[in-house]
Amino acid sequence: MSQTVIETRQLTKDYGNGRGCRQITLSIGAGEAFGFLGPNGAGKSTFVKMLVGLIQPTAGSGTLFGEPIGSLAARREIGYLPELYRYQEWLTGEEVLILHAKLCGMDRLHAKKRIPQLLEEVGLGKRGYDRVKRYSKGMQQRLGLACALLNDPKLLFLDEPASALDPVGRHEVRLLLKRLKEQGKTIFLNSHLLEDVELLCDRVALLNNGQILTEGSVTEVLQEKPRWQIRVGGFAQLTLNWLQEQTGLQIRAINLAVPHESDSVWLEAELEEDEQIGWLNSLIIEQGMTLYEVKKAKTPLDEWFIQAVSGLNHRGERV
Ligand SMILES: Nc1ncnc2c1ncn2[C@@H]1O[C@H](COP(=O)(O)OP(=O)(O)OP(=O)(O)O)[C@@H](O)[C@H]1O
Repeated sequence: MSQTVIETRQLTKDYGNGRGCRQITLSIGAGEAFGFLGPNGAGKSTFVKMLVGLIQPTAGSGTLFGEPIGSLAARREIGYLPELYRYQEWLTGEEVLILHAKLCGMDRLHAKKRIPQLLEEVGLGKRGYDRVKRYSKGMQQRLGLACALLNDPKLLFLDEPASALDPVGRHEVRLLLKRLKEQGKTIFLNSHLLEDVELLCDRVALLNNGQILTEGSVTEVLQEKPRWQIRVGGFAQLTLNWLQEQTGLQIRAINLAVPHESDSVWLEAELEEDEQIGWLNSLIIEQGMTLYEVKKAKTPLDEWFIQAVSGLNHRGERV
């Protein structure tokens, strides 16, 4: 069992009129990427602000790495990209990072080495030496990411990290987050970009009107069987029928692009569990088809999100 990094019990913030978030109990392990989803005003930022110690809970409790939220020990290992960031526009990106390095007590020589690396990593590069007032929103967001990563935190809170980015920028940030996850960092992601959540996160929770409506792995939450796509050569309908009979699985040919001048075909199989894919592939090969590519199909989290929040008003309240 991995170390528990975030633990909350009945964590509540009441701004009055029922606004804020109520009785949130969550446990997130080391190395996990957790997606927090919800309509505008559902309470996502409020929850994160309590965890990083920016606001005091009204009730309940929480720990980060076993230390009470808000304490210096809990804050030491975290990086935070707020949703509404504003950096000193008269400074350069590099100077903003130097300021943040000083604020977190980082050694000057270490900061000097780390900052240019970070500017590259978040895709600012040489623009990191321009003044912030010349930055687009997307560049400011990249600078915010660099600030969040400055102290090489074990736990990252990212509130809508790609909201100001264009599709290329989003793709780059996605790759960066994937790399951070591979390095073993724990990531708590607030996002409206369901695709990002789906690609990165192990588990998701949907927040509605300040409360968790549902929580689990993306597959569990969608209550959907894992679907796999397999590109094969030497396809024959008879073989497909045989495979269906033998395995009892739903397998069908689908219309996905194949390489130019290839006579291959994509099949899609609905499995009971991911572990069956090796068995299915071995049967396909045994039947004389050539196996070219195998990939897991995307889960339609977007559809789930729309369904889950339909019938809610903009604050996530039932209408
Ligand atoms: N400082 C505050 N004082 C009073 N009410 C607040 C305060 N901050 C947030 N709220 C209210 O609490 C609710 C939750 O806000 P919060 O910003 O946490 O939602 P969110 O899910 O992050 O929304 P969004 O996706 O729009 O950022 C909203 O109704 C908001 O108006």
